[in-house]
Amino acid sequence: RFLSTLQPSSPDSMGSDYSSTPVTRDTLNPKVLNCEYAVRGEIVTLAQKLQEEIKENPGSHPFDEILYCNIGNPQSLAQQPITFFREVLALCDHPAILDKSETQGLFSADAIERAFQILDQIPGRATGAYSHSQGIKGLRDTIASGIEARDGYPVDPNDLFLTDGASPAVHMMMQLLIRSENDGILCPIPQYPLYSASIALHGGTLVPYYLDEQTGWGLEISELEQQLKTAKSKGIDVRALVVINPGNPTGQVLGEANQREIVEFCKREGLVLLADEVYQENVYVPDKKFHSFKKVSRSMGYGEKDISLVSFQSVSKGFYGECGKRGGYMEVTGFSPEVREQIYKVASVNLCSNISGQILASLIMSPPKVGDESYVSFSAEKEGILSSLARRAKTLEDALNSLEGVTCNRAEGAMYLFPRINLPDKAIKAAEAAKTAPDAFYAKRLLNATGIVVVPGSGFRQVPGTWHFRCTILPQEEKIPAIVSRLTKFHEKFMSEFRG
Ligand SMILES: Cc1ncc(COP(=O)(O)O)c(CN[C@@H]2CONC2=O)c1O
Repeated sequence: RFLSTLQPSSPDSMGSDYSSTPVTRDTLNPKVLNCEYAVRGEIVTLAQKLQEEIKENPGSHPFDEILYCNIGNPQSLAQQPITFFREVLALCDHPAILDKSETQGLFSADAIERAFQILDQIPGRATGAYSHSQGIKGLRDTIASGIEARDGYPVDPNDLFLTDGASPAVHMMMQLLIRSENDGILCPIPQYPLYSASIALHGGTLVPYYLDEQTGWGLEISELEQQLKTAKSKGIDVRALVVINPGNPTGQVLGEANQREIVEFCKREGLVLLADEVYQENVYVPDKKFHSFKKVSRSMGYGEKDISLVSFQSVSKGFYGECGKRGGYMEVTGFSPEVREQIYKVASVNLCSNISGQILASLIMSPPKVGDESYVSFSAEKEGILSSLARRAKTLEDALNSLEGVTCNRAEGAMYLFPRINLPDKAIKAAEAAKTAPDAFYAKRLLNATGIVVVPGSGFRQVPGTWHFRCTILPQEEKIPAIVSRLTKFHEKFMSEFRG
């Protein structure tokens, strides 16, 4: 609203000496105070403090480095970027070298050709210019072709919104769907806390549905139906269902039949399906395969008029791990033109996403093909990273399952293990005395003893009375044995201290 439309509130507001409210924690937006994001929470802050102490005073702790297993940030742990992607980015950002003869010797021919192609799609051939608010049209055409090649169903480039990673796309959808705390969003528990944080920031209500740890984090339709019924009985207008597939923190990959049930459920209940598919390239087990919800819904004969579906993708995961480049998109389908206009308006307020991220999003969805000069080296890099991730997942999963009182479902996909720890009562009581959740108590003790940083399960929510932690599978392969031995030694010591 505008000040000019407001009437003076009271006689003494004319020139009185009232002052603005001082900015304190208590006078901040309560929606911000209600928001939490555990992936970079208290344990990480402590880890950064310890890191400073080790640097200033070597030998001050029983470890010589901090091993960050709290965040899915591969390149911070020495994973190398994909050569072809970086060649194209470099050439697009400095087109002056494209015509130089030396460039031919330094860059692959297909990277040079791709850079020319991309620059021709950018108005002014300048990666420093604002683009269309949904992203450069030519790049959206490329991404659309990539999705079509993946799924076998048509994609309209105008359904694509290129964003600075999947996070802002999720925030945008929450901003559009949540009118008040009476609006609910069905979210998996355990969940990636972007969702609980975004729902809190936008003043909505998180409606939980519990994944079943006993069945490998299965998503039961009966649980969805029960939670929807309960929410409605409390007057909550449930608007959307979030599915993270492959799952974070749980690592499960949904079966196609289960996905069909989920699509039916959303269609029947009139829910927007928010499909978070940022780990679509991260599947490690031979008996599971990634199917997009777009493909599943279209294979059921459901189109624009049958279901509202928003699919999220990111350049931060997969084998590329380009978290810092901030690239991604959402494919928005099944909304009326009037709704689409509002989505566009919200996107336009931020003008556009960064161009490097847009270029990267087009590269991950349309990488080198058979016959391209870079295809062999690209494929070798890709397979090298994915097969190493699969080995690390298995090694850590086996190590965790060998610990007393620990059970850990296999990481079928994504980048995490989410073991359950059955803590002795004495440990639970010690945590209560320390005024901290039992799994946070364990994670803090682990950090202080070994330098290993994990995120307590309470940061992802979990079945009440169960305790977990999330550990990434990202430390470089040669560091995994040290992590296993440090963790095992710590766990044995912890359990003997607190065993009944
Ligand atoms: C399921 C899921 N969706 C979206 C995002 C956001 O990705 P962008 O980088 O594209 O915004 C993440 C990031 N994963 C966080 C970051 O690292 N560890 C995590 O759990 C994620 O795990």
